[in-house]
Amino acid sequence: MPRKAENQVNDVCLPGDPFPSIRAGYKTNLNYSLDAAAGRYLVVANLVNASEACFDDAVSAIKSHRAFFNDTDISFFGFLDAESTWRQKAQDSLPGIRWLFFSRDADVALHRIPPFCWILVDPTLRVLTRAPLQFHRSFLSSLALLPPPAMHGGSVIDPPVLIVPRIFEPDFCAELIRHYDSDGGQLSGFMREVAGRTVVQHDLNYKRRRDVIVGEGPLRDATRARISRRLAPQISRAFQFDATRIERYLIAAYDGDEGGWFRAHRDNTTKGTAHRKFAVSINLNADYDGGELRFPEYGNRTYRPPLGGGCVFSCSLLHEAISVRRGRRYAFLPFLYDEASAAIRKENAAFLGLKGLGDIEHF
Ligand SMILES: O=C(O)CCC(=O)C(=O)O
Ligand SMILES: [Fe+2]
Repeated sequence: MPRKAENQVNDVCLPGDPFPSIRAGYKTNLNYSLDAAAGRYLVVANLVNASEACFDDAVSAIKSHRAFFNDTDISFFGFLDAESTWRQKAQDSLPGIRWLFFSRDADVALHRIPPFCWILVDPTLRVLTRAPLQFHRSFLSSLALLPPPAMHGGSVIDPPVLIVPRIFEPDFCAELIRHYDSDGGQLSGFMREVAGRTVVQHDLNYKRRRDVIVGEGPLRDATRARISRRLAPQISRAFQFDATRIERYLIAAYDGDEGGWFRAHRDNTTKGTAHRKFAVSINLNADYDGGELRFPEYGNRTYRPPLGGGCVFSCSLLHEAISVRRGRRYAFLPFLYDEASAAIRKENAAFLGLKGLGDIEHF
C-alpha cells in the first residue's frame, strides 16, 4: 500500500534524503562524527532500544556477509545503547564493522534515524535504500550489485572545486619557501571538539606536516594582496561568494621522507572553525611526487594545482592531502570567509581552547 504523503514528509530518511548528521561515542573518539566516514557506501542499523535477540540476529546477518565490509567499498555502522548490559558483545571487526554507542541524552539527530532497519547510505551521505531488519538476506545480498562507490551516480561525479592558476608568481613562491626554510616549521595538529571546547590535537597517523605562520609584515601583506586581487574575484564568479576575510597565513610542508599527509577531514566541524567557508591550497613548488588533494565523497580523482596556483573548495567537503612519496611539498593554506561568518566567529570565540582569535584579517 502506498505510504501517505504526510508520512513521507515527516520521515526524514527516505531514499534521496541526506542521512542525518550524527555524533556518538566510538572507542577512539567519544565525539565520533559519522560524516567523516563518507566516501564509501555505509550500511547503518539503528539498534538503540533493540532487544538482545534482535541484536544477535543482526550480528549474525552481518557476519554471514562479512566480505562486503572492507572500508573501501562498504562499511557497516551499528548504533547501540551506551547503557545496554550486553554492549560488550558488540565488537568491532576491522576493516569494515564498527559499533557506535549513544547515551540517554544522545545526539538529538538519533530520533531521525528509523530504528530496526537496514539503511544503505551513498558515498555522499544520502540514503539510497532501506529495509526492515528481518529482510537481511535480500538486503545484504543486494550489496553485491552496487557499482563501485565513485560510480554510485551512474557516472563519475567531479567535486565542486575550482583550480585557479597564477595567484603567486614563481619568484614569490620561492620567497615563501625561503621564509619557511629559515624557520624550519613546527609539527602541526588539527582541531577537535573536546568537552565543548575547540582544542588542538596531534596524531601522526592522521596528520604529518610541519607549518610556519607568516607573521605580520610585508610578506604577509603581499600574500593577502595577491589573494584579494587574483583569487577572490574568481571565487565570486564561480560561487557568488564575496570572500572578505582571511584566516591563517600558513606555509605548510609535507615531507616525502616521512610520507607527509593529512587524512580525510572537513575544515569547519568544530565551534572554533564553523565560520570557515572556503579552503585554499596554493602550491609553492612542483618538484615532488604524491601530495595531491582528493575529495572522497566524489571518487578517486586527484588535484594538483600548478606552481603558484590554488585549489579552492568549500570547507564542508571531505578532503585529504595524500602522502608525499618523493621530495617535499610546500603549500600556502589560508581559509577565506565573509562578514556574516566573521560574526559567527566572534560569537564562537568563547569556545576556542586557544589563546585568542589568532591571525585573522580583512582583505
Ligand atoms: O595540503 C593541502 O593542500 C590541504 C591541507 C588541509 O586540508 C588543511 O590544512 O586543512
Ligand atoms: Fe583541510
